[in-house]
Amino acid sequence: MSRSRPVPEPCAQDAPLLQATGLVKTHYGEGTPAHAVRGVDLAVRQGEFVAVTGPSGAGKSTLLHLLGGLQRPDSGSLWLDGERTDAYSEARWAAERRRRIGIVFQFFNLVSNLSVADNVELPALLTGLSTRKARTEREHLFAELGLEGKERSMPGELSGGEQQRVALARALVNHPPLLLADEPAGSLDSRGTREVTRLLSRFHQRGQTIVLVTHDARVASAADRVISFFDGRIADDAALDTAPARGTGISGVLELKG
Ligand SMILES: Nc1ncnc2c1ncn2[C@@H]1O[C@H](COP(=O)(O)OP(=O)(O)OP(=O)(O)O)[C@@H](O)[C@H]1O
Repeated sequence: MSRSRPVPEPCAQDAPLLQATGLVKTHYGEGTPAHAVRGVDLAVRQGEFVAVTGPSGAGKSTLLHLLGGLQRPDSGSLWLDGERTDAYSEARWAAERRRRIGIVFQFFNLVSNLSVADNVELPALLTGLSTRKARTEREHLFAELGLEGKERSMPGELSGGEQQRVALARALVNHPPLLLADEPAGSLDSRGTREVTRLLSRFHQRGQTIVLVTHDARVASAADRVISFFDGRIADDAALDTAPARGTGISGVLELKG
């Protein structure tokens, strides 16, 4: 039986940062259709750190792709900050992602023929920041993420952990309200996993809303809410009692416990 939280009707005032109702997505490949997401209701409030866990093939990545507009649902709706996204064009989604949704992937997805500094500054320039401001933003993030001195490196010259930190900087350079991460430590060793988990926790403590997909319990333990995903559905949705309520994430914890 599904134990997902009841999702209130979206309304513009006091709307969750992200809200999904009845999301369904089936992949039609060569063989049998894969019913990856079979009806998901979900609300994520500002400041929450949500980990989506579950077995391989459960549909976690598909769900994350739906939440970021990288894939379209077959049915169901998605609201960003109270605004319905159903009618967004691809161009509109791309613009919204640049401004409002940072995304980190398992394999970094950096542009291999651009320096790591350019990888991070490019999305800032695309939102209209001046060259100087984009550079300043990038410099702050590089200092924060321990990437100083790596500016001119090409992605392929960095370790996996360093590349993921660059990807994190790129995702955050426009200060998006929402950060989505798909197995951010999935291709990292233990040290890289600890590092990226610590950084995500740090950004969350400052109020960053995060939704990540992971099969790694070490990464999930940094979240203050864990959703167990099974066979395309939310099987469980719970605040972690052991996690201290941090930043604005406390609202999500109190909401569940109250
Ligand atoms: N582009 C695609 N075309 C066809 N089938 C797909 C596609 N993407 C995912 N699937 C299928 O949809 C189902 C859910 O896949 P998804 O990657 O969302 O699960 P997951 O829980 O993220 O798995 P993993 O942890 O292994 O990444 C699987 O059966 C998968 O094979």
